[in-house]
Amino acid sequence: MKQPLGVILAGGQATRMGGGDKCLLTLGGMPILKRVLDRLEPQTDGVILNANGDATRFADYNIAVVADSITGFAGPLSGVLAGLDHAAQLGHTHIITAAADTPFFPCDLTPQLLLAGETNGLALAASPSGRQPTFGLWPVALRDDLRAALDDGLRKVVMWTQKHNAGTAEFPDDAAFFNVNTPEDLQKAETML
Ligand SMILES: Nc1nc2c(ncn2[C@@H]2O[C@H](COP(=O)(O)OP(=O)(O)OP(=O)(O)O)[C@@H](O)[C@H]2O)c(=O)[nH]1
Repeated sequence: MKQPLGVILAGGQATRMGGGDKCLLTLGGMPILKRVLDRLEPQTDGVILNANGDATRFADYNIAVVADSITGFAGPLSGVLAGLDHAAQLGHTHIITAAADTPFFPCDLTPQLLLAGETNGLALAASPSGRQPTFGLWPVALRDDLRAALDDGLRKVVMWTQKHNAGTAEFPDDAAFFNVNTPEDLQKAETML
């Protein structure tokens, strides 16, 4: 059986950053996307990027880019679905997602999610402050259910994962999930390096 495909979620609108791609901002002299890619690649069997709009802006990264199929910015679940559809074409049974704006996520994300998802192949990461809905293990087998839920208007990640009894992978450190949403967050991330 193939190991999970890694899917970096970068399909949002970055309104709090003033638009554009948060992941192409530089942190410590390196684009955040490169940091996320370097962290996810050793943990997965290949990595793709979920992003919307013209994909040529990611040409330097030599990575397949998949856009949302649900129109109108339906939130991270829309990126999960795009990742699952691509994973199905490649013959993977699962994907692991990581948000493109979260440069310090755990290096043991995949093994902990696989452990937490042993029962039904679905798990979310969590830290002391709560669930981390963009860091998860997702089974390709549920993609039609997810598509139907999105078509019905569901947007909240946890509502869907709870319905399917997702496991939880507990991580001890909130800082690992620090995400860069605003210019101030970017400054803070510089101090965290
Ligand atoms: N594919 C996809 N991903 C999304 C969408 N909205 C948010 N995301 C992703 O979900 C994660 C968390 O997103 P947020 O920080 O809540 O939203 P954002 O668009 O990045 O930023 P804000 O507009 O400032 O809230 C990021 O990895 C986003 O790229 C969407 O409509 N489609």
